[in-house]
Amino acid sequence: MQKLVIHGGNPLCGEISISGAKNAALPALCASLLTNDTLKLRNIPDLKDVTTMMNLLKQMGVTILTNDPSEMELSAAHLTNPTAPYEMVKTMRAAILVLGPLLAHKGEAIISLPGGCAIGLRPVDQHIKGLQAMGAEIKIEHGYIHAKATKLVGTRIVMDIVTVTGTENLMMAACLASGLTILENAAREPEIIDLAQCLIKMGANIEGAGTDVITIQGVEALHGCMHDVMPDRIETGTFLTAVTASSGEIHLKGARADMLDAVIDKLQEAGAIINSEENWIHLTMNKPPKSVSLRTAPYPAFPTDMQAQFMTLNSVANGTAIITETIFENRFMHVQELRRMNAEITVEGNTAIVHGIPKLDGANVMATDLRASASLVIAGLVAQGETVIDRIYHLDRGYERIEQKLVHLGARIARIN
Ligand SMILES: CC(=O)N[C@H]1[C@@H](OP(=O)(O)OP(=O)(O)OC[C@H]2O[C@@H](n3ccc(=O)[nH]c3=O)[C@H](O)[C@@H]2O)O[C@H](CO)[C@@H](O)[C@@H]1O
Ligand SMILES: C=C(OP(=O)(O)O)C(=O)O
Repeated sequence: MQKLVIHGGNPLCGEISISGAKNAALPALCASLLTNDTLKLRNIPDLKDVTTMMNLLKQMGVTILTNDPSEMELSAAHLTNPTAPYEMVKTMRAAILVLGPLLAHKGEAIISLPGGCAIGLRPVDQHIKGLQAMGAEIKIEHGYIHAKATKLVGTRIVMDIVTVTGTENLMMAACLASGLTILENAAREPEIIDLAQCLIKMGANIEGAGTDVITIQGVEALHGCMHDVMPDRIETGTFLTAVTASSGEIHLKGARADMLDAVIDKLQEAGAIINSEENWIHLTMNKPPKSVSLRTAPYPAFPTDMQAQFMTLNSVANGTAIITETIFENRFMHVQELRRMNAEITVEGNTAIVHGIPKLDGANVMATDLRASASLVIAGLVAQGETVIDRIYHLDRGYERIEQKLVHLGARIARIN
């Protein structure tokens, strides 16, 4: 199993490019299932989850041409097998996103209940409830969702909970349903807008993406298009947080500040100087960080996918921070690993209290999920001495060439077998 070895203490300085967003690329890949034409996608990040999704689509019969890892042409014209087997979806939550498109376009889907980061129970009841409201017959047997529908029918769906992939799945399914679908209490994440833009280029009739009411007037068929996947706001936030914690200066090309307001506000509160324009962000940090309290919530509030990285920032900040996680019930697994590095964190229910200390101590730690891994990388970068991070396959699900990017910024980090 591969590990990362980090020698902490170097400030991070330099310029890197932000990759395409994992959480936008994965739904866009699934949108290929909605048409018999070719969907061309650009700015696809080279990540484990993308490879898993490509393999999943290929075994269904989707043909995928790739000249460059960041560009793909997908065609579902000869789909043979509307099944997502357990072995292929157990590591990836986004696999559930094949359900809506398969059902809407092919009338059938057999999908293993998905895995992904072990950060909570993560049921898919809202996806199922929405598709049932559109007329699908759905049974769950032996860990598989068996769904059938001759033709989905548009309807009004009020989601009980704000769900990102739930909104994406129902929005994709509704594109080919007959009549009007109204999704209420929809998620407002930028990745939903990105997917809607791709679907609209494919001929879908969607209004309101980015608000909590999305209306979709179904069409007979969708066609191919070319779509550029949006930049990864969580990768962007992770690098900005790493530099705020470790001092230095970073210029992020291809990054979008308008999608990161809540994170940028907190980094400024911690002491970072941040400038940005449409497609870059520049951050300078020349003093020890101040503690910043936060509460995660659906977009546009502070993202749960940045909570772990801010836990590390607060571990080395001046003062005490209170971090409340409201989205996932088990997303503090990085705390016990940060404590191995002497971080002073106590957890009470869904709240962590972090007393900042001047320096963490390098240690052997274990990555438990994707963003927990990122928090440990930042911890290693600011710690005294050597940190060895085990189980970094979690990191490879969501960060493209992370150690090359960090080495370019002056970090002492290497991957070992
Ligand atoms: C591939 C992808 O885009 N992953 C992101 C997506 O995950 P994902 O779409 O899985 O997260 P959701 O927005 O669905 O989950 C939000 C909350 O709703 C609950 N829930 C969700 C669906 C459902 O049917 N029933 C239910 O109870 C979940 O357990 C969780 O407590 O949004 C999360 C919240 O921003 C991010 O952390 C993930 O990075
Ligand atoms: C939780 C995440 O991923 P997933 O939903 O794919 O498990 C994440 O990207 O932080």
